[in-house]
Amino acid sequence: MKCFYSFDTVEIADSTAVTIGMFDGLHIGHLKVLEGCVSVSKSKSLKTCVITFSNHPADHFTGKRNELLMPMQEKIQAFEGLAIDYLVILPFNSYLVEMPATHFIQDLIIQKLKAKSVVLGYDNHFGKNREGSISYIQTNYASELEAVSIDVAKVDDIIVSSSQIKKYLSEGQVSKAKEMLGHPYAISGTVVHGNQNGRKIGFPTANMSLNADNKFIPQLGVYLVQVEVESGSYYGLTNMGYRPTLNKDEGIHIETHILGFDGDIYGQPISLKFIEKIRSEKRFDSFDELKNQIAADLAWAKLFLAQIHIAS
Ligand SMILES: Cc1cc2nc3c(=O)[nH]c(=O)nc-3n(C[C@H](O)[C@H](O)[C@H](O)COP(=O)(O)O)c2cc1C
Ligand SMILES: Nc1ncnc2c1ncn2[C@@H]1O[C@H](COP(=O)(O)OP(=O)(O)O)[C@@H](O)[C@H]1O
Repeated sequence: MKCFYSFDTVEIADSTAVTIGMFDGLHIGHLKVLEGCVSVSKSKSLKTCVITFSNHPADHFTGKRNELLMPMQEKIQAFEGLAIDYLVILPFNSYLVEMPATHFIQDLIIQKLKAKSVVLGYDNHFGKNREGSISYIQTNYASELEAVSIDVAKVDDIIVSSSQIKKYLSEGQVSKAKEMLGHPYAISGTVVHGNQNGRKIGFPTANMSLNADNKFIPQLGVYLVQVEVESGSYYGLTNMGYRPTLNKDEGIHIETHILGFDGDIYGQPISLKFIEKIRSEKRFDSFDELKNQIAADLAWAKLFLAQIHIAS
């Protein structure tokens, strides 16, 4: 997959099928569109080209940096696993917002990207005043550009969308988010040093520094997770929060006790896949009470995992 970070640097020799979108999270609706585009490419012997954005379109309108389910590097990695030939990554800025749809289609999609076909999600619009759409292409460019629309994806009658997934995550409903994503929500980072209290209470925790500062974080609290570290995959108990028991104002910590693991992993990459929320964070009067609560969390997690394994 070849990445271009502006239209000026694009060099494409073959004809393409193009799709456009933010694709934040690469959920099952996004995959339907991308698979649709790949299948059009295959049937017409075209290359597949995706136009996406490096920042959330809402940034432009709200003036703040919105958090993403998949910050840019993570999204590029996820696209690598799909059969995409070209990825054009553009900043969503006023230049793009002000560009008339006709200019976008004629100069960029047809001329630069050599598109013969455009595949769009059911509600996708682009260009100034959201004028560009499937029907706009069909009306104005029918002779040179095919426009293919992909049906809406739903789960339990609810339209799959990045904002619905964020809503579920912000409510701690990580298994609902997983149904729409098609995979568990994950965060990744590096193991950093903490206050070395964890091992004293019998629950060492790998403290995590996130890879991206604009990564969307689920509701704070204690979760059962799947942990990936260099030595393999484990289950874990993650606490995300302010650790009120410690009475220190250190901001949010993300720390994981890895089940059945013993080793030094400071400085290593770590990633967490959220399986289920266990409870909210609480303030305890002593470390002993906290320790008892974590032991109860562990018992709950073991029972939950046993039930999943019986069911599967
Ligand atoms: C499963 C789990 C649940 C936790 N729950 C709480 C909690 O409810 N309240 C709290 O103040 N700290 C909670 N903690 C955080 C502990 O206070 C923290 O792990 C401990 O102080 C060790 O910190 P350290 O890694 O910086 O040494 C939890 C930690 C784990 C692993
Ligand atoms: N089961 C485990 N889960 C998490 N970390 C572990 C485990 N066993 C050993 N470790 C190591 O111990 C460290 C955590 O110990 P802890 O006393 O909580 O120290 P810190 O406060 O520096 O995180 C981890 O960063 C990791 O290197």
